[in-house]
Amino acid sequence: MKSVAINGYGTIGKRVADAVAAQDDMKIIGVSKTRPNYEARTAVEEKGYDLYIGIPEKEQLFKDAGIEIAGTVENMIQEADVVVDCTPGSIGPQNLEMYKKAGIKAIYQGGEDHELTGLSFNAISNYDDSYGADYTRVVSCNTTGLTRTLYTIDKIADIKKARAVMVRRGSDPSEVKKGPINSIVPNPPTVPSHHGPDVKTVMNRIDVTTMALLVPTTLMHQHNIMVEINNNVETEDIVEALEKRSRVLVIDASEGLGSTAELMEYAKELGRNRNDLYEIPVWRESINVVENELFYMQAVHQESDVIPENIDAIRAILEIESDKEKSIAKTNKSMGIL
Ligand SMILES: NC(=O)C1=CN([C@@H]2O[C@H](COP(=O)(O)OP(=O)(O)OC[C@H]3O[C@@H](n4cnc5c(N)ncnc54)[C@H](O)[C@@H]3O)[C@@H](O)[C@H]2O)C=CC1
Ligand SMILES: O=C(OP(=O)(O)O)[C@H](O)COP(=O)(O)O
Repeated sequence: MKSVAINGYGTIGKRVADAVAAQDDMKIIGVSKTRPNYEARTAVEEKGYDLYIGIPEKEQLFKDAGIEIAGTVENMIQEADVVVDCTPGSIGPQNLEMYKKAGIKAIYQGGEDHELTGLSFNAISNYDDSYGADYTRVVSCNTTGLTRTLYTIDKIADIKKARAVMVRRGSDPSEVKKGPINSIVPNPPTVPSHHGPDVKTVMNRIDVTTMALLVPTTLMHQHNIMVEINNNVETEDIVEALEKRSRVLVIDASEGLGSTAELMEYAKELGRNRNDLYEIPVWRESINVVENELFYMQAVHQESDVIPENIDAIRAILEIESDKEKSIAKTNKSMGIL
């Protein structure tokens, strides 16, 4: 069975670790932390993962905290077939040197630039491109959300161009030092934001331009999308296509799901690990075709939508499964994805 190392055990890394542990065709070698905090302790004591340290000089801090470590990140990657790098954006380039030296394949996250790997990944739009590759990058949470719905719509409507206004959460729920707490911040203040160009790294044929702002919420991102289409399709056709696509949920505001807060409550109702909502919810009421234009609104649970994509990226890069639909179905089943 192929083995996976997780470098960086924060918001994304701990979720990828649990998702890998839920698969029957891959196993975890270990996870890494730089600080002996509660996540490090739970990784070892509750989850039973072997813990490796990202900064060897900090070994004594882990010893003082009574947290057992199995070695350094360099030791960890010697044992694995692939490393999923979940360190904060921009640490990637220095890690790539280490991965190259160890001769290990690597999967990065959306905080890194596409240029780092020259290859980016979304399961439904370009799984095959990363098949057998040495390095790839799972695109960011927002880019993943845009790609899932635009890819689906393009298949039936032939998109001429897409424009989106992205309302981004100010920080993740545990990030007490980030904001804003009382402001709306154009972010970036320049247009386009990185999301449009980023979609093109996994779905080259679509013309997508985006602008983004930050708001004082931690729960989810929200997208407002306008699409010019070439084909003559009706609103119902779009609804049907989105309903059929896995990892996308057409939800009804009228059923009490009219906000990101209620969507997060819905994830709790579903009994999800960490209350995660891996699917992209699209509000049924917002889907509207007017002549050659389609409008819709969706949300993105930033902490979790990329997790199943990482599992599929592991299957692609390690050549565990050549059929993207089979990989997607297997991942979905193991994680209870609708
Ligand atoms: N949080 C989010 O909403 C999303 C984040 N991403 C991307 O995922 C990546 C990781 O982000 P998060 O999980 O949010 O970050 P995080 O800050 O929650 O976790 C990063 C982890 O890496 C560890 N770390 C820091 N420096 C390290 C080093 N030099 N070597 C090894 N480990 C180190 C930290 O201790 C921490 O455990 C970034 O590229 C980010 O842009 C992608 C989608 C959504
Ligand atoms: O990938 C994300 O957002 P993005 O697609 O807007 O860059 C994640 O929500 C992380 O964003 P952050 O860079 O604000 O931590």
